[in-house]
Amino acid sequence: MFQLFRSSKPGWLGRSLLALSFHNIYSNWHELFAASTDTTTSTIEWALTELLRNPSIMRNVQAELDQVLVQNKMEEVDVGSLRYLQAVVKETLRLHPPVPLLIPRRAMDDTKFMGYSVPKDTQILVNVWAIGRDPVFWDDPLSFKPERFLSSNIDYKGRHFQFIPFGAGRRICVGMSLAHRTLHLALGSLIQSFEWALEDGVTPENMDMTERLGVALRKADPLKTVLKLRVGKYKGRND
Ligand code: HEM
Repeated sequence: MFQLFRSSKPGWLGRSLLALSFHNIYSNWHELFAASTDTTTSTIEWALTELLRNPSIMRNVQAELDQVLVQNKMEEVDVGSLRYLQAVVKETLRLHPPVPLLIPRRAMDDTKFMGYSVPKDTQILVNVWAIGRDPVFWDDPLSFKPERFLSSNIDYKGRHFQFIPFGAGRRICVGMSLAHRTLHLALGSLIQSFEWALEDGVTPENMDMTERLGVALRKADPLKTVLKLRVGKYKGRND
């Protein structure tokens, strides 16, 4: 979906080649499916990758889950109480936004912006990946530090332009609230249920962090891990 450009046909239905109106949602359902699954799974993979590279942060997430949930299985209603987990998801989206250039825009008129002249019909790409690593906005930008979000009110709802992994404005991601719930629930459940370890020979220092841009910006070398059930950490499944 994200590789398609908006068409120049007039009218709001014509403005997009994407699967957004009832008119075409059924013919493009596979693109909607890709937009939702690739972005979400890629974020979870990057989050686990960063947590395996930073074992003390992984321990902090586990400690918060054990403290807040006690022995109950994680549910959607718990997301709001898991502030550290929320910070981990934000920090992952800052460093690894699955849609790094948003969806291309087109200038509707000749425009002046920050001293630049932008002629009508110019195609504009917003480099969210670079903004998320810009030292003007972020202290120690290349380090994975969820704590930076604990003491700030920055969120990804399109109000803070230094952090817009879901875009902003009227074309902001329509799946954002679903993605918010899915990301936290899936990541939290995976960390609550399993001890995560790297394969033999792979260390936090030598993990491959190469990126590959497809439907979403993914890890080029898929994450391989060794899992062990966290016995006794919650009721019902693994006592
Ligand atoms: C981690 C998860 C996700 C991320 C980071 C993400 C990010 C984005 C971004 C950056 C855009 C473009 C916004 C812009 O250009 O301003 C977008 C558009 C879109 N997303 Fe998502 N997305 C995610 C999950 C989902 C899910 C779960 C769905 C559907 C269930 C979805 C459906 C869409 C659709 C339909 C659009 C096009 C909106 C439009 O052009 O009006 N996304 N997404």
